[in-house]
Amino acid sequence: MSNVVLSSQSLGKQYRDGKRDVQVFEDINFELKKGEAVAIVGSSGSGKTTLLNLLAGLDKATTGAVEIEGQAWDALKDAKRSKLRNEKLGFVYQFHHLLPEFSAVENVMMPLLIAGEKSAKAKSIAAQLLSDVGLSERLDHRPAQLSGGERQRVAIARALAHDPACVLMDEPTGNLDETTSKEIQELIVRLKQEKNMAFLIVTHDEKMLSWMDRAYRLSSKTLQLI
Ligand SMILES: Nc1ncnc2c1ncn2[C@@H]1O[C@H](COP(=O)(O)OP(=O)(O)OP(=O)(O)O)[C@@H](O)[C@H]1O
Repeated sequence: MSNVVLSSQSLGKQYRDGKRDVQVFEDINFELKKGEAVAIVGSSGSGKTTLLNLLAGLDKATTGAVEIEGQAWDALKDAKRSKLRNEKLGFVYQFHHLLPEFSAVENVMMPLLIAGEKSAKAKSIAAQLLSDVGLSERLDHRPAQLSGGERQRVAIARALAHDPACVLMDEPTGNLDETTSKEIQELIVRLKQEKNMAFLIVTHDEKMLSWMDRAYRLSSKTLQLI
């Protein structure tokens, strides 16, 4: 079986902006393998979010295709695409969309309960993950009772709960201090090694680039290895 989790072939995206077509990028060939952590950097507006959305099958490419574990997003019907995305991918966004009326541990349990896991098992997985991100003392706090960095760590734990093949992260350490960023780094490195999980991380954090397997810059409509 191939080790490739995500790949794109000649991927291009154009937006229609009024009467004008805006080409965000063209001909992007990309591969992410099991156990790899790869960074994407690029200036504001270079297309990083657009690229993440295409790779996650959340948006349609203008040209080319994206495959997840060898399966083209385009070839799937909506329901199958959602199912595959829920099973295989985890997401961490800048705005983490935690459910405000639920506690930290309940937020992390949610994807597991939706996937049919029993409540006690889901709770024990969620509590372990929250402890891994340094939040063992915050299990019963609601998002409003947590700092920005703590909320971000809950979002990271939630993205990992269902054991995804690949985690897509948009500025995951954006509002974390150095100690917490280091903890997140150690967690990612451990999950790469122990579970062969793959990570694709959009970041401005130079420190992150130093321990990633590869880094690319999205610039002049192409993806360049740096
Ligand atoms: N739905 C849309 N319709 C038209 N143009 C769009 C649309 N979404 C994004 N764009 C344009 O495509 C380009 C890439 O946007 P994108 O959000 O992917 O950039 P980014 O690198 O993620 O930026 P940032 O770092 O500021 O979040 C920008 O010029 C943006 O204005």
